[in-house]
Amino acid sequence: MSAPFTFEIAARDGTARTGRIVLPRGEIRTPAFMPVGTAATVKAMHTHEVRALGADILLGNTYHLMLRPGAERVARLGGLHKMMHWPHPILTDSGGFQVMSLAKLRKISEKGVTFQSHIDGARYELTPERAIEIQGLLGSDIQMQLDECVRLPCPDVEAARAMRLSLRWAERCRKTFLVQPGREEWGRALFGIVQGAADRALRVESARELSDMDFEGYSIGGLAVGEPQDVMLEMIETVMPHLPDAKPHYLMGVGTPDDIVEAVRRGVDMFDCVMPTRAGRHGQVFSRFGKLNLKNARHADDPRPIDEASAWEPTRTYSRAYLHHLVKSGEILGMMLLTGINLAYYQELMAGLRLAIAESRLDDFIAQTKEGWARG
Ligand SMILES: CNc1nc2cc3c(cc2[nH]1)N=C(N)NC3
Repeated sequence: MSAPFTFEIAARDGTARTGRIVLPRGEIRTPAFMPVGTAATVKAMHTHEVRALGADILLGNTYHLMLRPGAERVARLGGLHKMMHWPHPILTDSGGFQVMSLAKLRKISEKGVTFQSHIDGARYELTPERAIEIQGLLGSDIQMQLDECVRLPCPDVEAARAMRLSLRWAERCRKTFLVQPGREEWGRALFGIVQGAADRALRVESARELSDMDFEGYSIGGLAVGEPQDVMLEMIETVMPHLPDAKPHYLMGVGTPDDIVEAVRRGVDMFDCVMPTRAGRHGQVFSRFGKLNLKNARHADDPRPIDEASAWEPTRTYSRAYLHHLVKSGEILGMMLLTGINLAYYQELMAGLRLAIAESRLDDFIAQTKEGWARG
């Protein structure tokens, strides 16, 4: 058997932690940001560029890949890592969230969820067992349980029903995962997902029940769906004391740089969000100076680069004027450059957070970072 999944905490600063997750395919420095590679690609980026800008792990989606090109086809092609030329760790979401947000004519039952594909209307069934089977066929290193995601705001009775169904699905996912072919050989992990909407008691119940199921890591789900940041942070603070301290904590779908620094402060180790990639394709840049809308005419004659101090060459060299021109012209190169610039900034922020925690100066780092965003 190869080395099992391990999480080592190297240093702490308050409730924040820095360390590394070790898998046979590589290590993940935490706190970590995972670029989203939904359909087996980080849109507009070559995988070697995503690696060069500092990503240790990518995210893929069960929902999208089961519809197209199909999990069995990916397995026949040697798995997701080989097919997309990313030999490093991959985390896959289970489809729980995407079915809620994308699929049509969804029907939830104890058995699972049936739905129609948003691509061609074909009908599918996703059960806890099939969600784990698909993630195994993809060759995913860190897999997610199937859960039922509810839209916020949500009546407590509905949130309780969905959270308890997700707990029963968690048991079934765990049972299926433990006999998944290749699990031990590849040191794979399965994460439970804490649900419970914005109800503290439901969140605590979910966290405690999942902690008894001995997952390799724990996600906080059902957030980053439009709730105010203070509600998100309150739910993180509610859940954290009831999750195993020694296992990774993953906040799904988060978020802006400000969301991330505040969640790191509260003990979150892993993040994923489409923000840097999607915003890049729409002309928005994240930087040490805050957000820039490169569609804005004020950039049309600005010869300065985004950030002369950046480790990422395009951030240091391409003028704002040229990037404005590419964005206004709808040029593909504009999407490519801004996606890389944004992902590079997110990785620079994560590296800064990791070092600040290791040197016990996280509060100062966050204060200085926020000052930079505010200065513009
Ligand atoms: C964009 N916000 C977001 N919130 C999420 C919440 C969840 C998720 C993905 C998310 N993305 N995946 C799950 N399987 N469950 C919870």
